[in-house]
Amino acid sequence: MPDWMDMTSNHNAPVLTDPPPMTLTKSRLGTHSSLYQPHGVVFSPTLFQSIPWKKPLIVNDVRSSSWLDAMKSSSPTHRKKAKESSTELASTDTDFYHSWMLKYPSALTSFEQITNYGKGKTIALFLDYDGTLSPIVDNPDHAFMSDTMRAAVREAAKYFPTAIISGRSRDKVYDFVGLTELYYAGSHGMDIVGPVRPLSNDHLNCIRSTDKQGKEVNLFQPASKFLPMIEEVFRALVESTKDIKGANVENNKFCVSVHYRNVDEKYWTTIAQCVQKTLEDYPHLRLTHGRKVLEVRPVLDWDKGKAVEFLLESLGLSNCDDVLPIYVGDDRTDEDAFKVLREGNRGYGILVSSIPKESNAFYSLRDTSEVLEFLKSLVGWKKSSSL
Ligand SMILES: O=P(O)(O)OC[C@H]1O[C@H](O[C@H]2O[C@H](CO)[C@@H](O)[C@H](O)[C@H]2O)[C@H](O)[C@@H](O)[C@@H]1O
Repeated sequence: MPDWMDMTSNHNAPVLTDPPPMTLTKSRLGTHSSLYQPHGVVFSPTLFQSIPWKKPLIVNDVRSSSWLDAMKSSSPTHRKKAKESSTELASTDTDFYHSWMLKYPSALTSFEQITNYGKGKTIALFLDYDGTLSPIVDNPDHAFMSDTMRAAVREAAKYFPTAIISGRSRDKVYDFVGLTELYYAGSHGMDIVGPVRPLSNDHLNCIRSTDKQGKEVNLFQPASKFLPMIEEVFRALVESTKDIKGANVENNKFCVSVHYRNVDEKYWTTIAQCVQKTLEDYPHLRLTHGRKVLEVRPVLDWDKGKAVEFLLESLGLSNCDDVLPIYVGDDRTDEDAFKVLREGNRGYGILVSSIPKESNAFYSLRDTSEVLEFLKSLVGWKKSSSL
């Protein structure tokens, strides 16, 4: 059993925990050679995470079971095969899910509790895209959301300030969602368009701009200096993975996704090695795991949690007792947002998952169809309570 499978959690249910993010660095920030720092790049000391010292990674690291376990952890094929071979296992899975739900109750069955707490408050909605609004599919370019979901999000945005926070580039996620009435944060929150409003001095990278409709907006791109580096590493990753059948490298503007969903499992170590080898030349970039994807992003103290805080401030909703932020997401990167809401006792994270996993969320929803139901219920509640 992989070491991230924690048998000691509440209710004796096995729960998947995420492996720690991989940090691909050779030396402490500031001590390594300027070889890696592109011309003109001045890294903001407040945003730039201090890179923990680590001994140089060797290629063998990716063969360690934790890498492969992490890569396998979101593998539906494994679960499906196991279920096919044992109906007993399938029913045990269901039991585990139900005991897990004692810790992360369904946001649908707990709906009254949520809305009771939301009474008299402004509910701010934050929605992840892949796996939350659109089902996970093999081809990332075909992750379309249904018209019904789009209509539900549009309706929700009429009653609640609503933002999409995605790992995809902002343009790409906007093309999928196609709703002008929302706010968008792409590249895991490193590319945010919010309403025009004076912000605290922490956000020096925030500039006035215009959106596609010509409306004046605040544009916040804390990783803008990394753009040339990300483009370079994108090209390098395309090249280094080109012979791996099924590998797909996606440019998400301030981060890069290396997909292995369509790669034969026997080559997963190879793809991990390729990525690791390429990143050895980029100590200012780090690697995290998503759903059958390795994500390369700047070593920057910025994530979806920070993006939620930024958007709340932009919307004039931070530090208010009468605001209830709700964040719905399915992936590891969404945990940063769940954590911000949980730790600040500020709102609710809702994890979308059909398998038990450890999370900072308060509630759960099983899949995108339950997300749809939740959004519709929220709108129905708001309409009836304002009659
Ligand atoms: O933050 P998100 O909006 O959830 O974006 C996270 C990544 O989502 C996409 O990849 C995932 O969905 C694909 C389509 O269903 C699937 O093929 C892939 O295996 C998943 O990892 C997107 O393509 C990535 O760029 C995002 O980082």
